[in-house]
Amino acid sequence: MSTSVMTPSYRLEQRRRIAGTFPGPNSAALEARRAAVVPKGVASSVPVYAADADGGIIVDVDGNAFIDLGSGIAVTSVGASDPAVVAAVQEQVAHFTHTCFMVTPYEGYVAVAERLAAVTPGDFEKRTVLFNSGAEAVENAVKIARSATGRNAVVAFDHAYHGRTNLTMGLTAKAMPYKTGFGPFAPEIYRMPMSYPFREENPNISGAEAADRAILAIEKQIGADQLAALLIEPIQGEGGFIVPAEGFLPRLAEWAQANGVVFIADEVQSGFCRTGEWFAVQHEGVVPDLITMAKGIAGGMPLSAVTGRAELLDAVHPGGLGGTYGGNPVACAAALAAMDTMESQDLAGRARHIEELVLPRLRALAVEGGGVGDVRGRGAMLAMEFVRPGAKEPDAETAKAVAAACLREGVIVLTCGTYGNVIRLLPPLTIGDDLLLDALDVLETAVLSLG
Ligand SMILES: Cc1ncc(COP(=O)(O)O)c(CNCCCC(=O)O)c1O
Repeated sequence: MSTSVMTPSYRLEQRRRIAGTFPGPNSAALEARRAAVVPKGVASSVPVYAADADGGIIVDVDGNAFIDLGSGIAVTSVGASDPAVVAAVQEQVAHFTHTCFMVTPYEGYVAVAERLAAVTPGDFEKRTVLFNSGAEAVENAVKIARSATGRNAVVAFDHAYHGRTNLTMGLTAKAMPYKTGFGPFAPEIYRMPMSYPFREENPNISGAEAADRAILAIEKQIGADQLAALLIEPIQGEGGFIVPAEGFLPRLAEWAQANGVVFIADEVQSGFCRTGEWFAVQHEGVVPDLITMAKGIAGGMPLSAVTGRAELLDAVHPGGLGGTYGGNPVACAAALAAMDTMESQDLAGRARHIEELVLPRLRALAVEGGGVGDVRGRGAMLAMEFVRPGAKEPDAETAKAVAAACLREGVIVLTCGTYGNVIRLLPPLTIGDDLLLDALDVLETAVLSLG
């Protein structure tokens, strides 16, 4: 039983408030301005514009207050204006915004690398390189693995999501909206079967057996001696919050190590206390060779990282890793403060507390023959998969209708999944219990009336 019950003080009132209909006039005016200058390819799921945010609340430009169960897609785990992060950013930005670490380096980058060496799993010598986005971290983790092994092939999994750059689109499984029309994609990427317990043909297949299924395919389609890296999300995010069967990840990691294949855990969405541990791989004691991180790392400031075995990262020739903004000093200051908050407020324990509060109530909605086919997740990374009642046929329409009903009541929830039929919950880990339970009441009402 976690002891981490959130009772902090907040800058904004922690209460949802919808003043009439939305979007209000100020959001409508901004939407008109946006239409004249921002392409439709950039989509937004909430039809209002943010004016302020704190704790579990986002206030729009017309004064409506929404409960945020999305955290800007698993980013603002410490809240969108954590006082420690705000103070650190203000202090740093008043001195310098940028010098480029490849030109004139600065302590913040080194301090973040020291911190990540300490908080990531693995009691070996580590190195860290910093970037700006999750996709950039994944791109570079693959570069490092290829440089260190001299091999080219990379394995990714069904339902995977790794980014929107050319290589990471190739690593991502879902075509629309991420890949359609943007090819050709990079070569030497191979897709393997995932452990997806809810959708396995054989419901009794163990995690180790599912891993052996992928390993056999790797050995027949690629050859272990050709494989530079095996890349996997410990809990798949955009693909549908898929928690692999127990034993799947350890078996893959064991095989990778035995065959000189770099095991890369993509913890961009599952990292930084989100699942009840600092990193999701820790639930099964898996120690990756490389970990890609972003989102929750810096309290909302753009920062990403690759941390891992020194011998792998040091295999890259001098000047082989970098980028103009990588490890921006303001983002580094934010990251150090955000990780302080994660430690001082025991946000991993908080995530476990959120799971204890929420998961039983979601499971109660998954009645036999109903529209909620599966409930899954860890910590504050929880999901419901919607299906046609009594079947497993994905029901994306109901998932979207539930999200829309929640929004009308002032609660922001996100959907995801290969089939678009998953409602995911990603509250800030600093959300108060009362606000979270209010949002859960709204979600339950929506599911019971629509599901
Ligand atoms: C596991 C995992 N790896 C990599 C990434 C990519 O991180 P970037 O910071 O969006 O590049 C993600 C980003 N997930 C949200 C994408 C939202 C969207 O673009 O529609 C992830 O979840």
